[in-house]
Amino acid sequence: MANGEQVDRAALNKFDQKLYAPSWLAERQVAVCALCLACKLSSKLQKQLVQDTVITKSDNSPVSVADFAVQALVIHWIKRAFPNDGFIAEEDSTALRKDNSLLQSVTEAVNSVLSIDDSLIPSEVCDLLDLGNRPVASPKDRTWLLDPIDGTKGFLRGEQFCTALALVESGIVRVGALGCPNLPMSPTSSTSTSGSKVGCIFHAAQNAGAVMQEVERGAETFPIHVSDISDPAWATFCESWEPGHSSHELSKQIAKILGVSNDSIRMDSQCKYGILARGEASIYFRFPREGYQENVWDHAAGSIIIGEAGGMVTDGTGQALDFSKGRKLWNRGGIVATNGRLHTAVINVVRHVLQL
Ligand SMILES: Nc1ncnc2c1ncn2[C@@H]1O[C@H](COP(=O)(O)O)[C@@H](OP(=O)(O)O)[C@H]1O
Ligand SMILES: [Mg+2]
Repeated sequence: MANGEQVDRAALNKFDQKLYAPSWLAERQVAVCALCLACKLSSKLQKQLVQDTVITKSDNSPVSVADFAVQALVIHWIKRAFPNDGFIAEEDSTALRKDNSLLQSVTEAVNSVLSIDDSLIPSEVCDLLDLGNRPVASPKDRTWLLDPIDGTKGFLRGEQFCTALALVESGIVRVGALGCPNLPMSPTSSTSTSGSKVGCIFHAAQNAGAVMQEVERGAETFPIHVSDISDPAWATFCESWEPGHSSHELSKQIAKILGVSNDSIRMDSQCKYGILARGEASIYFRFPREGYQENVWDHAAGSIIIGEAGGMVTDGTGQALDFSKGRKLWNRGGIVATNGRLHTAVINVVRHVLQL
């Protein structure tokens, strides 16, 4: 009986949390509006992309007009709605302040999706970019984590990329949204994809579930849920397109031990979290080379979307990810996301193979 009481109380607590938790409706709406504009801008720039607008950052990853323009645009949009909020974002204005022609291109790009009354001047673009320099989403703050173009390599190849946005409040991710302009609304493997609309936004808020919608303000939302597979043999896993970002060999080895026989889905960016959240894949493996430290903006939005769609995201040891410790994410043994049901089995194999 005592056990029964405990179970009831746990269920009641969960119910209470849902009933009294803030819905984050305004934040979610503003985030979706910002991502609709971001998708419009990034799609346009991907089509126009000229290789000579690509410069090299100190970490040697390619960065384009789109990275700067989308960051300035999204921060502008969020800041206007929530003036006291702070930001942790990937880019800053250093390169633009040294290159007037790049700054002009970025300013023109941002203004191309804003109304004339709302247009920005170059110095405002630089200032907006630099608002993204917060060192930590501390428990006292509300901080938006932003990756303007996640999957830059996919963007440059004309393939998948996304804009990722998450709100951390009191050290916890409360809202997450992924704008994926090139991802079809239907499963990418489905035979009906040809007729499917391309471009989707995934979004979620704590205790409010996860949804997917077309890239359009006020579009109908469809609740999404992870797959209900409980036997790894039936699972499909996804991983980075780039073997330099996540070891394909290691995922293959782990998948083999788990008995997974389906081919992996290789895809750039946090779109992978989107396809896992809607049940198209059941496992996401990320095993970077030793010493690589992940960025908080590369996983925060995806994590809440997976959690709210019924799945789980942890590091390779099964530890929850903590987005409140700085711009870098502390983790051991890479990052593993699953539909939840498979998590323990997958983590056991990862720990065994990596000797964690
Ligand atoms: N050597 C490396 N190992 C793992 N991840 C890396 C990496 N170099 C860059 N990345 C990260 O991988 C992200 C892309 O992930 P994916 O391979 O899943 O598309 C990049 O995001 P950006 O494209 O925003 O820079 C970057 O943060
Ligand atoms: Mg990224």
